[in-house]
Amino acid sequence: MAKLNFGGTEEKVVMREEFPLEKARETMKEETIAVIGYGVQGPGQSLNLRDNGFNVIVGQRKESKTWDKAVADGWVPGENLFDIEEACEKATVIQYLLSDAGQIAVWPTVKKHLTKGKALYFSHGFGVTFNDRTGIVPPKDVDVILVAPKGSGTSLRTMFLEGRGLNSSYAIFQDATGRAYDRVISLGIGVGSGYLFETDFRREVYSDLTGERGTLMGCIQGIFAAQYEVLREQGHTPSEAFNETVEELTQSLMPLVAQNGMDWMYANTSTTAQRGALDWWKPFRDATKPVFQKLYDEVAAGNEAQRSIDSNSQPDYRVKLEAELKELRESEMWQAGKTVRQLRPENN
Ligand SMILES: NC(=O)c1ccc[n+]([C@@H]2O[C@H](COP(=O)([O-])OP(=O)(O)OC[C@H]3O[C@@H](n4cnc5c(N)ncnc54)[C@H](O)[C@@H]3O)[C@@H](O)[C@H]2O)c1
Ligand SMILES: CC(C)(O)[C@@H](O)C(=O)O
Ligand SMILES: [Mg+2]
Ligand SMILES: [Mg+2]
Repeated sequence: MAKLNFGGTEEKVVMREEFPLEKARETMKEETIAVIGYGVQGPGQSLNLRDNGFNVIVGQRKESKTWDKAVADGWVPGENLFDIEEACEKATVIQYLLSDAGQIAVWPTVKKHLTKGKALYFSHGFGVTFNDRTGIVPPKDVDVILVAPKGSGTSLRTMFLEGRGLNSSYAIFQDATGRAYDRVISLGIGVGSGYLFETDFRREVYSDLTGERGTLMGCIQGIFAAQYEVLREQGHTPSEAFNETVEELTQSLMPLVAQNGMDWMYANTSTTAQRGALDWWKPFRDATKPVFQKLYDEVAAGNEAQRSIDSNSQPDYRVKLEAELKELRESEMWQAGKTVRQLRPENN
């Protein structure tokens, strides 16, 4: 395991070179890995494991859209696609990739098949960290491990197919067999991680819930909407407002940030833009930091977890979700975005 310097702090990182795929396959050669759930992470992780040569099966509710999706992806009922209980029974490693609320409902079935020496694998610290709310308390004689890809399961798969790799964090909550480390790293490499950085279940879930509510998803939509609204109220056209708020960011500037950092992106803009950005980033930080602090406190208090459980356990959850997504989709900003996307030469 390499120790790397992250801006002055040394952290442990596992890279593919030191734990090659061959070693991962060898470590897992006697294991049957059951990926339970075929939503977003399920397909990405199971298909990457399969293509990487691991012995993997899928467990999914029968007569569901996602069962049909698994069949369309080449999983064969009775051969490597089973209902959840049968897959758990066959598994030596259970990769628990139902939605976090779904994991609560199905836990008694999974627990029944967690016999001595098996491994229980999560991609989120949610169920175990908030076990006072989820009831997920694994038996003491199984390994409990985590590989959390830091991105969508869709990107995990597409990046794998492009020969790239998405970063994941990994953690060991319980090492009952003495093999938890080898198992977790092998699985992390097997699902297509580019590299793996160390965490624990609590830190994974606190940071993940903060990130997705914050800059990755919630905050970004919030600041897009705020700037777009001001521009529109001041008489700017939708195309201009959308270009200055979203399109330029995703198409031109963020790729530069991804390549070489924020200073590099700033360095590739005009001196006028640099002066303004350097003057304004701190006021924006100061205005939003109290919101981020409040968000983190809500996460740490378990309130965000409870809100997800309550809302995602409702039978009409999908219908309500679709209505909220529709509101975003039909907003003027994202309707303008639809037209702007169509205008990209590569989309013509
Ligand atoms: N979505 C992502 O890209 C992503 C990224 C990193 C980590 N994670 C974590 O990975 C895990 C899986 O997330 P996901 O987004 O892939 O899940 P998801 O919401 O797509 O659901 C996965 C599966 O759960 C099944 N399911 C839900 N409730 C069920 C129930 N009561 N009984 C039986 N099946 C049920 C659905 O049919 C679906 O196949 C979660 O812990 C999540 O936090 C997700
Ligand atoms: C893809 C995300 C946002 O990183 C993940 O955390 C999720 O919950 O889907
Ligand atoms: Mg998340
Ligand atoms: Mg995440």
